Amino acid sequence: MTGRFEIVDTPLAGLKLLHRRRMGDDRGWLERLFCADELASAGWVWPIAQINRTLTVNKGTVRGMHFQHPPHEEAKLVTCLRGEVLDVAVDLRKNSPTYLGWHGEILSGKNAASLLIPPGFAHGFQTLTSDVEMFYVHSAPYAPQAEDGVRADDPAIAIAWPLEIAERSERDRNFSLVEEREAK
Ligand SMILES: Cc1cn([C@H]2C[C@H](O)[C@@H](COP(=O)(O)OP(=O)(O)O[C@H]3O[C@H](C)C(=O)[C@H](O)[C@H]3O)O2)c(=O)[nH]c1=O
Repeated sequence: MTGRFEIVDTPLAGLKLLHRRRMGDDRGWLERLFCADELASAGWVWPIAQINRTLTVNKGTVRGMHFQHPPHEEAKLVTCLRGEVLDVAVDLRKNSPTYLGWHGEILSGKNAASLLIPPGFAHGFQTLTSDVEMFYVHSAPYAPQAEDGVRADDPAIAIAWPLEIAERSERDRNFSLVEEREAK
């Protein structure tokens, strides 16, 4: 690992796991959460459009699985600042050999890992602790009119959440199933 990130492929093409190298000394450490030069080799070729932070209070909560339709599709760099989550990306690229495949990684305030999610994926996570803070770098602005999602409990995707889904937003509970969409 030469730079500040070790970039690791996942079974879903384009989805990358990043390990951040912390520069430590007696006071503590400094880590780089984003680096345009280094992350270009991980496929981040966009400007940063927005940065979001979320607090999720209860363990077992699921946020997701969200995406924005073209032309507002976005890449996301997702980092956990506090607590621990299973962070999941779902391949929604119709022509992908891993279409509807999912991949999850444990992100935590301690493990210096981030997930780089290219356009074409839905994203979500389940909190594995209480008081989870997540930090998102977005390559495109929030476009509510283009927002959509797939159900975190869709049997066609079959995400193996570690815990029972304890809490979801009304919107997340009511996304249509892939089967329903594809029947239209
Ligand atoms: C996504 C977003 C939302 N908002 C507003 C809209 C609502 O008033 C409020 C909460 O939005 P929402 O319930 O969509 O938040 P999440 O459920 O955490 O959505 C996020 O969670 C999943 C895991 C993601 O990957 C996306 O980053 C994002 O969709 O923030 C904004 O102002 N800007 C934004 O970029």
